[in-house]
Amino acid sequence: MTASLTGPHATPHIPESAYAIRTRGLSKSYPGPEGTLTHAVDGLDLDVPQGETFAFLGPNGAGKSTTIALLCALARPTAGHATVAGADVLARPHEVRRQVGMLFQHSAMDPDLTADQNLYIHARLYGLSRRHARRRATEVLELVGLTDRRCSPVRTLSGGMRRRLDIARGLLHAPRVLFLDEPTTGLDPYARAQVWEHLRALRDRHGSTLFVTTHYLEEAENCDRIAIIDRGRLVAQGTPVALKTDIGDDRVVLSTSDDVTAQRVVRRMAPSNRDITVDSDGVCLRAPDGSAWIPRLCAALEGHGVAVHAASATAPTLDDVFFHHTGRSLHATQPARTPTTTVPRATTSEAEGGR
Ligand SMILES: Nc1ncnc2c1ncn2[C@@H]1O[C@H](COP(=O)(O)OP(=O)(O)OP(=O)(O)O)[C@@H](O)[C@H]1O
Repeated sequence: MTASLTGPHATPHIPESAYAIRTRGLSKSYPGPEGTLTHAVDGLDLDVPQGETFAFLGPNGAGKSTTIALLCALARPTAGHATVAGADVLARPHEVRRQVGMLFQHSAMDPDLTADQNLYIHARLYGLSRRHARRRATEVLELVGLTDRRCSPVRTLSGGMRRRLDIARGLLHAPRVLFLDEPTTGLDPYARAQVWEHLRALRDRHGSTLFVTTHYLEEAENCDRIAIIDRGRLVAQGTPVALKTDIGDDRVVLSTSDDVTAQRVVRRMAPSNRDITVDSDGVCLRAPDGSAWIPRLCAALEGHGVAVHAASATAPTLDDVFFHHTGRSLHATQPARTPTTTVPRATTSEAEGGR
């Protein structure tokens, strides 16, 4: 457990009714191969106040989609409980489903019908009367900035517009909590920015709670708070700033004439509990107050005949936070920081100049 789960950055005390989502010990297991159990979600405690934009991050297979299915009352928990928009997912699943909107990775739109026709049909499926369905279709099209494309067949819309139309569909029944599973995957940066502009407007104008999974760092960075899940377990929860502050370490990178020798020299100088890695950027040390290390490391390397071409110290990024808690990069499809080699940790007696 990290400081971010229990320490000064934990959610401040607010009344139960102010939460859009609360879970305690929420768990879901599936039968695995040969009589084993897969713990897809394992004892999850989440607190999401109303009106918050909450990023839910985790490597592939971490349990994000299962959590969303549990919170939307589409799957039954094996243990624990959850309340969404004031309704218990086990005791009042219909009420939960009425209060939530969902945006899945794959669109449910008919490409040959217009934007408006698609929304009208979905509104009718939600049980809205003809008049109400027509009105809501018009309102949600306006909300996502697609009024001028209302009569366009969906197949003629750009990828970003289709995503916004999916969001509009999720809003038809005016849900209090909107779940968005990777809402911008596959979109270009401009379309992604537009989707987020509309999501932020939704939050600001209507106080909607947004629960979002994403593989894009900069999107998580702009959320109010973030939870990181790994192998079904919550490993961190807090604001982006708090999560970065909690891990503390800066990333010091030295590009040198001989990274192998440099790695050995840095290894001897760094505290014994630090991994010194070499990747395509050069030799990397993670340590607090990184800039203070640069002159000392450069002097030591010069003493060993190693030239330093470039040196930098950067504050932790969200990817560092993710890496710290899961051992992987947020870009889950890519291996973390490869190619990377690690020098075995020195014993205390080997370390010199450690702090
Ligand atoms: N219906 C199911 N039956 C058996 N195992 C399942 C089922 N659904 C999910 N799992 C397993 O539960 C774990 C969590 O899966 P889940 O889809 O929730 O992860 P995820 O974080 O959403 O992954 P991704 O980012 O790849 O979408 C995985 O090991 C997955 O194989």
